[in-house]
Amino acid sequence: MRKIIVGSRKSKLALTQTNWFINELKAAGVPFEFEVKEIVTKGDRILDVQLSKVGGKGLFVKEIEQALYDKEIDFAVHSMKDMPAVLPEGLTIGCIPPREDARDAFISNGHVKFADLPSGAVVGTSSLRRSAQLLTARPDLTIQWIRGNVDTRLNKLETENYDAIILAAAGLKRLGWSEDVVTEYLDIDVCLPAVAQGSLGIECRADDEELLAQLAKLTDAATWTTAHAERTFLAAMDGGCQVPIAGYATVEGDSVTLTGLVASPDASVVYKETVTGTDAVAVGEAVAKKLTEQGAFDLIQRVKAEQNAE
Ligand SMILES: NCc1[nH]cc(CCC(=O)O)c1CC(=O)O
Repeated sequence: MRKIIVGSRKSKLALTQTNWFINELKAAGVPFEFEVKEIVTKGDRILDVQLSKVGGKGLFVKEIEQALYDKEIDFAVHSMKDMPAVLPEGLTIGCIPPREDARDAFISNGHVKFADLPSGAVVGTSSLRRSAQLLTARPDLTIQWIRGNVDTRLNKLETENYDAIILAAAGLKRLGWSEDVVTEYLDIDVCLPAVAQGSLGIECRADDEELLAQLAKLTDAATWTTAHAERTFLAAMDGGCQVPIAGYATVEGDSVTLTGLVASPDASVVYKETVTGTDAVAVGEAVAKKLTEQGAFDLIQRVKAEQNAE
């Protein structure tokens, strides 16, 4: 029986997601054995710098992709929102399992609701997307950068000077955190999620047909569609986590509806559009085109140039 080596970051969330997916494969009766190989990425090593300043999305995947090329591993389970919009030559997403909750979770000291935070309250997030949208709803808030894995951030809420923090609901749910840690789930209209937030992407070599045939069994059609609509939008806008950009799609019958958002970091400018259609890629491109016509693409290039000059 072929032994499949599965690459994973060492974080608790990465290992939980990896082991969850391996168990799904086993439950589906795939004829492989599995071994997990832990890989430390640049994103895991540099923890004291704002994410958008150390290179963005590629940070958590580069070493893993090298291990795929070198055949040290056969596949890796990524949080799809950490994956760059365009994959390098020779690698592919072999499976997209069902999406977890895509929303952002709001966690505050004393369980004060987002709308009830006192003026000037300090909210911890390292995401420009979250910060821009929180400031749109509540211009009076103070955003303070926070980094570290899920446990570290929850600890910092208690030990440091934050009134609240925002984390992806999906990470908390996959880690099995009790629902009562969460004060409330932010409405999609208040905080549009990151592209593919809550979705997993299984990355493998594009020529590994034996593995691809097995992985395909676990793809969820609706999640495949929403991920492709959202990632097409992200790629067309040339976005990453250096700019506030969000995209969230839903599927109903044969149609897919995608909302895309681009904002300036201070939230003084916000572009947001929704398109419905039957083809995921066409819908992703249509939202990008609408926003580009309004000036969103130019805004992204400007913000990136400023970030890189700092
Ligand atoms: N940016 C890191 C990251 N990548 C994926 C998740 C959560 C799981 C997911 O969105 O699928 C998180 C943590 C967070 O944003 O709170």
